[in-house]
Amino acid sequence: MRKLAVIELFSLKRVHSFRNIREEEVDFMVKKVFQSALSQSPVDLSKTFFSLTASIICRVALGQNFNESDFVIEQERIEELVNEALLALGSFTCSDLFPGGIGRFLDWLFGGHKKINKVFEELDAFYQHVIDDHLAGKTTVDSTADIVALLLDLMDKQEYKNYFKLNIDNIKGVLMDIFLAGVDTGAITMIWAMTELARNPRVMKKAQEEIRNTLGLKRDRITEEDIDKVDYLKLIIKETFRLHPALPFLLPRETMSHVKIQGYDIPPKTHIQLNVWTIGRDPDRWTDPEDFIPERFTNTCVDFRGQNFELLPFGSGRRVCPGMPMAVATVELALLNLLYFFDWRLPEGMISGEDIDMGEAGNLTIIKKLPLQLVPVQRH
Ligand code: HEM
Repeated sequence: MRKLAVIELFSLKRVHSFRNIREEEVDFMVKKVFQSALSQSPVDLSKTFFSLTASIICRVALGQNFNESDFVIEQERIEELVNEALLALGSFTCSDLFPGGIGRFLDWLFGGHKKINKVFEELDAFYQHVIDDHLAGKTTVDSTADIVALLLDLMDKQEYKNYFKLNIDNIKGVLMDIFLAGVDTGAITMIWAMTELARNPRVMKKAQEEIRNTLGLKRDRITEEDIDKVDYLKLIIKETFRLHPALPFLLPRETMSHVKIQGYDIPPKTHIQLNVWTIGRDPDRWTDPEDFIPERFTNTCVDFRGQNFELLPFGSGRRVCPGMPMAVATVELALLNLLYFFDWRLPEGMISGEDIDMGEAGNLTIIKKLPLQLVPVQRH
């Protein structure tokens, strides 16, 4: 199933085919920020970025456009459900701690699974509704227009003798993965990037100067073609991934056989958590690890694609994030637009970037605890 998803859903060709969606949604975000700039009011960038990623994923995966159609479910409810599901997945139930009868009994007593089931039932009903709409021909006619259409088409055309038979439950499973893995993570990365820029005016200024000098001041639209023209922004994104990996423990692994690491014996079937948050701040690997210094990546080939073990925001190996190209394209385009069109001021009551709260919250994904509020000022 993963192989099929990587080839059919996350290939570079497919990511490129969704470029228009990313550009339209980022344009829409810029328009909304312009309105706040006119009234000089702060923008809740945490909310802005969640709406952006949720809208993109809904269009790419389901073919549903929040801005056009009557949607079966409110956009905010989708964001809430994704957050609730991630919290539920990241928290331990009694059965995790005491596998077997006692754990199950305690979960029954305290309703441990009830809450989790409720969230997943609501998401399941939502996916079913979208699939039914596709089957009834209400949503899209083009089999490559969105991921549900694509998977239904694959299901339709599969040969009887195929070893792996795709069914509706598999499609819902893929949608669940895409929603839970794709909405939060991109938003979290952009929130931390803007937070670090607001705390580091030197870096913000340098990025804006490079972007504006390179692209000129007359543009009324910035597209994905512009991304490769600006190098410093890419360093900023790498530095954000180092300090703020959205999934600090990646996905859990289990050893398949006995292994010995640095003298420690690890038996088979041991649950393994890899702390990439700590690796990114390890003073043995990084100079001034707590400081936000994008220039540290200037003359190194250290990258975040899973080959350099000191920087693993997308994981590595067989389970490496398949959505990486899609995620990076979205993050780069959104930040590029916000830095090109606007200067950013701290809201009233804050004197310097040091006043921004850096508290973190969450378990599976780590988000900025307090929403990031900044005042956009239209560039002259
Ligand atoms: C900046 C944004 C993103 C970050 C930082 C991120 C990070 C990750 C990480 C760390 C993993 C686990 C890898 C491992 O344990 O080795 C993962 C898995 C996954 N990601 Fe992403 N991700 C992002 C965006 C996306 C997007 C946009 C999508 C889909 C459109 C996506 C789809 C997935 C899926 C389906 C998995 C599960 C793969 C599996 O179970 O084998 N991700 N992601």
